[in-house]
Amino acid sequence: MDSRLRSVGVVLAGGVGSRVGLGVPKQLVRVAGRTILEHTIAVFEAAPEIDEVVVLMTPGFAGRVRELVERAGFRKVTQVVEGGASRTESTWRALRALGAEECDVLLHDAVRPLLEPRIITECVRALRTHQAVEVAIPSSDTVLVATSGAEGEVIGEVLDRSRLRRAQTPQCFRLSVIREAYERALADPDFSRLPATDDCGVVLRYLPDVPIHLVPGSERNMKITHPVDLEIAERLFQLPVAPVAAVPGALDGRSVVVFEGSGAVGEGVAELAGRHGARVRVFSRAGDGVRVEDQESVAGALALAGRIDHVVDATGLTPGEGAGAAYAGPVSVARAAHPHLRDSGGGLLLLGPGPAAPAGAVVTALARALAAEWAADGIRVNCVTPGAGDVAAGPVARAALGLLTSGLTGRVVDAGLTGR
Ligand SMILES: Nc1ccn([C@@H]2O[C@H](COP(=O)(O)OP(=O)(O)OP(=O)(O)O)[C@@H](O)[C@H]2O)c(=O)n1
Ligand SMILES: C[C@](O)(CO)[C@H](O)COP(=O)(O)O
Repeated sequence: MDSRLRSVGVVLAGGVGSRVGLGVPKQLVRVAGRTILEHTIAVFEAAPEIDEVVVLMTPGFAGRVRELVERAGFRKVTQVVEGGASRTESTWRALRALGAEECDVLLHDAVRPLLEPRIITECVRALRTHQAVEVAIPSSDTVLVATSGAEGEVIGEVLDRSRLRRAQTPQCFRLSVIREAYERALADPDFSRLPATDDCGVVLRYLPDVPIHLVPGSERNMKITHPVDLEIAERLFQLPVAPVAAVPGALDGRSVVVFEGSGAVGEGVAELAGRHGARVRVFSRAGDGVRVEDQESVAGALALAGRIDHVVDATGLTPGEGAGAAYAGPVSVARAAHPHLRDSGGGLLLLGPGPAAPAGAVVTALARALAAEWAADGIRVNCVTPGAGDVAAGPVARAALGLLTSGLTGRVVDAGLTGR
């Protein structure tokens, strides 16, 4: 029996985004084809360690978030609660919404949509032996303490950089611990005068005997705070990422169609998807005479498959001869698959040689462009590349399965990367 505590991801999205300065909370701005909030929820939704997700949303916008959750099919989201006037008030509302039963809580800024699955895994693991866990990275800047001088600010102190860390989220706690810290904070009249800027600060101040364990964060896990951060995040989403682990049960009863190239990768994806509970149909030029570069031929094959939840095109990795062969297949498969995937709210997965090869650059760009365009139809589009070196069927197939079972979209996964 699994005796571990339930793990709840709390997505703090109760702010208004005054520093970004748009007429809408910044977490509702679209980056890489999807709202920032959807990207963030999708990371928790896809994490096998997370059982439940609670979203704290800016007052007046909770209805929009419920619609967005419904449309995206986020099954782990159990509550969308209105946030408070400050980040700590939103956290407190989340803690009250979680009820009395003990659990592990991962409090995460909605505006850190590039959170890597590896960090969630390490946080949940750390919570087995620690009651409080913080994600942090070393500071690459020298940090000063400014003081007021006669003619403006002057340096009061230069801090020892080797000991400095920049706090990120998630910040993770046993529920009873963070709740007790907040109860003490709220009973302290000085707390509202000198509020904490994060949740670990509340624990450190009011439960100083509880050690806060540090887990390495990452530079990618940036916080979208200022207008320029929207541009940086858009570009970071374009970089290949490490594979995500397959979510058990996510393909149960789902229908997956694979267009197989001449290599072993398509077979590998089909085999793994089948082992994970999917009904799999494979089409190939050699076996069925399906020519992927011909949209009519692909459409004919798809018409035989009934309801389709996922379409995988593995032919981009083993294209035929001639200019354009590497992307003619993905383009016609995408066109023919669109109506099926719109009906099912499913996903398209393109396998391609990666951005270093000219044809691969086209396939990855196609995946990203379609992810942005088809988000409105509820269709997810991702891409797997083998990374540098030769095509190794096993890692590519495992990376494909991870994406198929995730709620992610617009991702280019490099099967050769690790999470660090
Ligand atoms: N009352 C608040 C304020 C902030 N947050 C959340 O805390 C995270 C980090 O806060 P920040 O970047 O400061 O967001 P905003 O408060 O929206 O930004 P600003 O300070 O520029 O208004 C964000 O995901 C934000 O939505 C929250 O849940 N409730
Ligand atoms: C929690 C936090 O992201 C850690 O770096 C940060 O303190 C939030 O600050 P904000 O001013 O609410 O963005």
